[in-house]
This record gives sequence, structure tokens and C-alpha cells, in this order.
Amino acid sequence: MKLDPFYLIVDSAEWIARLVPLGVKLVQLRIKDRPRTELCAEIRRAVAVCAKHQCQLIVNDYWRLAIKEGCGFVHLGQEDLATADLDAIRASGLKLGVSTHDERELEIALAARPDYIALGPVYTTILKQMKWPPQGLTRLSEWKSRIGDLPLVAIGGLNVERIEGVLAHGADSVAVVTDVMRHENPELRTKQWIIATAQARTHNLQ
Ligand SMILES: Cc1ncc(COP(=O)(O)OP(=O)(O)O)c(N)n1
Ligand SMILES: Cc1nc(C(=O)O)sc1CCOP(=O)(O)O
Ligand SMILES: [Mg+2]
Repeated sequence: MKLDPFYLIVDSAEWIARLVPLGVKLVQLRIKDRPRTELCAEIRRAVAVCAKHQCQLIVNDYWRLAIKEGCGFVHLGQEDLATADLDAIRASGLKLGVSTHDERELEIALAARPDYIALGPVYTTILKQMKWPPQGLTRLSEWKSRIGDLPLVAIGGLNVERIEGVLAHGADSVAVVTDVMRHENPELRTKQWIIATAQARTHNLQ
């Protein structure tokens, strides 16, 4: 399986409706602390927008709702993974991405037979408090050599200027929140990300 090299992460279906039509091909809906009815409505809208624009949608955390709303891909952190019913996830045909931050988490993630592994935080992130110091680029290369053909997602503190470095160190896809969402013009920044990852996208298609 190939992932698009630009992996946008947003916190609402409204942002998906604004940014996906610009040409985003891989987007995560990462919503925290909302009632179930609202989550369902958000996921449903995101599924519809992404289907219209041939964009792969990945739902963060809520694997049951992802199945219910017909989203084919979920991202789980280690805590979510520990309580998730992997048999049910597989039986439903849901694809799975898993977060990792250290060796132990990588072992646990690989045992779940995921469709991608994410490593973070590559650089310092301001989005959330992290228990781990920045991993750095050498660690990305190490992860890539450990997981082989399994796609590797780089996350944490990434911006347009850092894309080339993370791709050169083994990342297949570069995930981002702040550099797009806190930009004064998120639409413009999204287009800059699409352009900055164009070469890797072409390479994916060959
Ligand atoms: C692509 C990607 N990588 C890592 C994460 C983080 O997941 P998690 O550790 O479960 O933390 P939350 O995002 O749920 O706060 C991610 N969401 N996406
Ligand atoms: C949500 C998340 N998970 C991480 C991990 O290391 O697992 S880093 C991170 C934040 C990514 O946001 P930004 O692009 O704003 O740094
Ligand atoms: Mg999570």
C-alpha cells in the first residue's frame, strides 16, 4: 500500500471541506472531546467530502465509529491499540495506522500488523505535550530500516521547509497540523505542501 506523501491532520469536517478540494489526497480527522452524535455527523460529512475528491480519509481514535460511518482507515495510538478489538477491525476491512515513539511501542505496533507506522515527534511540537524528546532524522532512517516496505509516517513539528529532509530519511508520508492550521492562510499553505511533495507523489505512481 502507498500513502500520499502529504498527510494533513485537521480537527473538523469543515476544514476537510475547505482544504481537501485543493488537492489533498490523505487527511486525518482528529477530533477530541465531542459527544458521540457530533462525532458521527463530523465523520459522515468527512466521508462524503473525501469520497467526492478521491481523498483517503483516516479517522483518529474512534475505530467503532469509523466502521459505522463507512470510513475505511483508522489511526490508533498505543493506548487505543491496547483496548481495540483488532479482530473486529480486520474483519470489517478497516485499514490501521499506529503511532510509535520508542522501541517497545514499535514491537507492539508491528504485532498488530498495521498498514503504516507513524514515528513522532520528529521535531518539537506545540500541538500537544509529549513524553518523548524530538526523535530526529537519524531515528526516522532507523525506523524505516526496521519496518521495510511498510509505509512510515513522520509526525511532529513538521513544516514545508522540513519535508525534504524527512522524505530523504525514509519517511513515506509527512503528517502536519500546526504548519497548516496556524498559518495565516491555510489554503495557501496547503497548496505549498502539495507542491513541496509533488516529486514524491510522482515517484509513488511509478
Ligand atoms: C499520523 C499520526 N501519528 C500519530 C498520531 C498520534 O496518535 P496518538 O498517540 O493516539 O495521539 P492523539 O493524536 O490521539 O492525541 C496521530 N494522531 N496521527
Ligand atoms: C498528534 C501528534 N502525535 C504525535 C506523535 O509523536 O505521536 S506528534 C503530534 C502533533 C503533530 O502536530 P504538529 O504538526 O502541529 O506538530
Ligand atoms: Mg489517539
